[in-house]
Amino acid sequence: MNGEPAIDVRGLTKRFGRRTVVDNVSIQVARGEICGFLGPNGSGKTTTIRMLCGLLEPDAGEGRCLGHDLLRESRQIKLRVGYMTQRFGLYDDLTIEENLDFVARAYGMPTRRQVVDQALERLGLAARRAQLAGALSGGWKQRLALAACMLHEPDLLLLDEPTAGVDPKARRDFWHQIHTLAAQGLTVLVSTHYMDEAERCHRLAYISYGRLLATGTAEEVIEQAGLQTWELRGSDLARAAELLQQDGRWRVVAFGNAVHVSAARGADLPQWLARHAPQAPWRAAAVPTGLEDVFIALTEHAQDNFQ
Ligand SMILES: Nc1ncnc2c1ncn2[C@@H]1O[C@H](COP(=O)(O)OP(=O)(O)OP(=O)(O)O)[C@@H](O)[C@H]1O
Repeated sequence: MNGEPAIDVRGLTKRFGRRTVVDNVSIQVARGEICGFLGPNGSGKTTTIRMLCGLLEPDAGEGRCLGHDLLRESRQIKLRVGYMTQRFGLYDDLTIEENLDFVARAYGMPTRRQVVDQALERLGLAARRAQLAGALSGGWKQRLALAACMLHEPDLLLLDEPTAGVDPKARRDFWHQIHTLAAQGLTVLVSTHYMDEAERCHRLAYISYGRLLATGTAEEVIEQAGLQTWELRGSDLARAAELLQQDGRWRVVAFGNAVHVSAARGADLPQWLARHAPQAPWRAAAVPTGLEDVFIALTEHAQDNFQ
């Protein structure tokens, strides 16, 4: 497939009944790139991922995945893709080894024993091979699931919220592994709700209500949003948030002991406060706009349009 992107799809659309849950989505991901797929619950990430790996047929759209036609060559795509589903997709009542062996059988691997042994060694689970998968902690289950979807050495990994419910250390180890794999040429599309994980991706795609609202590097996504942000400090910030939300231009997000207030470039928060709350004990300082500020603004805006 040479210089061709690993994922190159246009106009992907999926309807369930009368609802369009993925609406005209186009995504390109280069080989070796880690693309973060973000968006609120129910925005269409899993449905898009399932169309990309040939598990779900799109109602409209076209393109190629790993050089194969998305509509006509879904079998070839499935063989070269590793898909880690949102919930632990392995069997709790099989041992670690049996789970890996089951996956190796499903791919019809001739060197099954060897592949499973190597995976157990790599995972550091060789001594615990006979332990039931259901007895593993969340972090170890996630490692096992990743090892299982890497057994057949895929060229593209589709990871659906792989680190949900996993502690920070396990998440950091996981991302280290993902970057190592990407450096070896593996392409990764990973859905996540964590902003720190979004920042670890080479590129981002943000979807809301089935529509792709932003794509690019984190810096590009922030720049395209055209927002400016202030950090507001002082007492009684709940009242500040309430007051600001009455005026549709401000997006307000609590950040520890401060609130972040974002608006389209050109708005002037200190001026607005001087006019609407001259006696209030709040100090506004301009801060760089972060990804979370952008995604909240994008989602609220999409919701306005939807309603
Ligand atoms: N098989 C199905 N039949 C009907 N509706 C479905 C089906 N699968 C998904 N949906 C709906 O499509 C919408 C998008 O779901 P999807 O799982 O793709 O979202 P998501 O972005 O992955 O959400 P989350 O972040 O919560 O995992 C949701 O409203 C969901 O209820």
